[in-house]
Amino acid sequence: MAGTLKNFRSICKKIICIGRNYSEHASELGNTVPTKPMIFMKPPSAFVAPPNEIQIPSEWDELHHEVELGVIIDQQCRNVSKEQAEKSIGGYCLALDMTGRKIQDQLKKQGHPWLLAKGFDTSCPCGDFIDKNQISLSSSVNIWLSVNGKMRQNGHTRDMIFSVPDLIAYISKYITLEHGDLILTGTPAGVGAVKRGDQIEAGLNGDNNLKYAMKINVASK
Ligand SMILES: CC(=O)CC(=O)C(=O)O
Ligand SMILES: [Mg+2]
Repeated sequence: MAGTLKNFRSICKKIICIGRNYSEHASELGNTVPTKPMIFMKPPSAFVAPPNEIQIPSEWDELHHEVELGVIIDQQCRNVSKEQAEKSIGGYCLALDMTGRKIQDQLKKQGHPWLLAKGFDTSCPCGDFIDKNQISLSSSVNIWLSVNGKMRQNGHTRDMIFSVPDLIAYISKYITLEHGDLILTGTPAGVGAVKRGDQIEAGLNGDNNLKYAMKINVASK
């Protein structure tokens, strides 16, 4: 079963995203720090992987970048404890939660869902599958992102408000998680704009000398 997770992008049924899971990021956007995980979704049509490019929808002028640790589910789970949650993890990936921030702000003011701002095509660039044995949940993973060679985000998963097992246990109370589903665990501080033609580089450094990096361009038209 685990082998097929290498193709998680083609088998994934749900991309579940966590918002405001790093207090510094919640504060930089003027949001309160949540007392329970804040959840939204992207459709699987949001996936993109290099050498394909991120497309800014034609009537928008920019997007915000958010680098995140992605968690890929192996075993189906429903209403699991934190201990069982750990067993349901099949692997990880480097993920970007590309966001139409201006449209998100308008939607928030109207009390409408964020789907357009977060779920447009190419809003979820992802790197390759990383086996679960390469990241220990007791360690902290460094996630970083630069735009045109300038570092914008450089955070550590130890600063997450809700840990990966907390998130899986919480989500699975309400939504059955299935083989291939992806959870984006929230972004650290430093989010900012990218424009057409920008070059994004992002990476993940873990224990056991794990180093993963990915370059992805924002389409120039
Ligand atoms: C305010 C947001 O867009 C929430 C989000 O996606 C996050 O990672 O935090
Ligand atoms: Mg995010």
